[in-house]
Amino acid sequence: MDRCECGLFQMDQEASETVSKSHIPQHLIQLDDLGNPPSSNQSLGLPKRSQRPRSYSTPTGPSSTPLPPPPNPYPPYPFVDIEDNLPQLPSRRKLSYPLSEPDERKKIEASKPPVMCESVDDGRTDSDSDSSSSSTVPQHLPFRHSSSINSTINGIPKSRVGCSSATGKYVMLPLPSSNLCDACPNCLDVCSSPSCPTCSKKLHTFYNSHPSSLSPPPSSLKITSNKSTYTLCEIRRHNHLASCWIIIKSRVYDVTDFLESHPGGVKSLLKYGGGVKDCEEDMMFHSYKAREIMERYRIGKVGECGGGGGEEKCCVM
Ligand code: HEM
Repeated sequence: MDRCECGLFQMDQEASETVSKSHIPQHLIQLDDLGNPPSSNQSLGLPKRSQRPRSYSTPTGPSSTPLPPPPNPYPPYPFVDIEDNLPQLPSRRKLSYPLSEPDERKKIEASKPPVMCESVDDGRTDSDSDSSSSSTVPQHLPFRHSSSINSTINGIPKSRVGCSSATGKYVMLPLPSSNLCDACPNCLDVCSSPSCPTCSKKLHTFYNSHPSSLSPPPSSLKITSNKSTYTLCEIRRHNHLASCWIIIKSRVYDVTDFLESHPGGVKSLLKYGGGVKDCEEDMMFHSYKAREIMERYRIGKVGECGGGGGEEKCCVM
């Protein structure tokens, strides 16, 4: 390897012989009368591109040093990626329609007595809150434990496992803050603490004025009713394996029981759990049969929060 006279290029013997006679180093380039550099390689006396030996090495020096990646302007996603810990979940299933017909399903639901909740698994460990087992939520209100609520995957409660809509990976949902009530005061959203006095009072007031709302919907993590309108603040809490609600065309679907039967996989539903996006577009490519199945899971529609203000008036979303 010879170093070029200008010091910028290194070239092998053959190349240097080809070029050295005609090559004019960069610092000696003659400008024309107008002060412009010669326009082509030919005018510099360099061989045509196709004739140039392939063994030119690339320029070396400070300009070719790779720049460090720019700093990430966004704070880290609050969820913890637990993808590797959850091997048992089916990523995709053979297309089958394992569900019972709607009437049959209703019969099964009706045959189950409403369960009075003693303790609701809100995903916290004992050390987070001692009060979670002594619920002060009105005991006359109907609760229903979905069969999956207390179950775990690799020791992780299903109510802690969600899916990041950004990466499509299973994530560990953040623990709710133990003392603070984060419920939206403008709607029927309740916080994840079953002993929260503010939320208990709110629910009391609601159920006293809406006695017809006392029978529970198909599956839910916490106190819910058969009321048909849910605000985004309420829906956002149903974003995990133990309770997954999605929004399609401003209607709310509780797909918890369908998650593991979904031919498109658990994740494709779970990542839209909590109503992070209206899935209307995603339903377009589904068959008529799929849309029929979908209707079995409808529990209501999206309502406005905060007395008619919609999403933008909601203090939480
Ligand atoms: C309640 C809502 C839903 C139901 C009942 C449902 C049901 C089904 C069914 C039955 C299939 C098999 C193909 C077909 O018959 O069209 C399917 C496929 C699929 N679904 Fe869903 N789906 C729902 C929501 C969603 C959503 C929100 C997504 C979001 C991305 C999604 C993603 C997929 C994908 C990717 C497939 C393709 C699987 C394949 O072709 O191999 N589904 N779904």
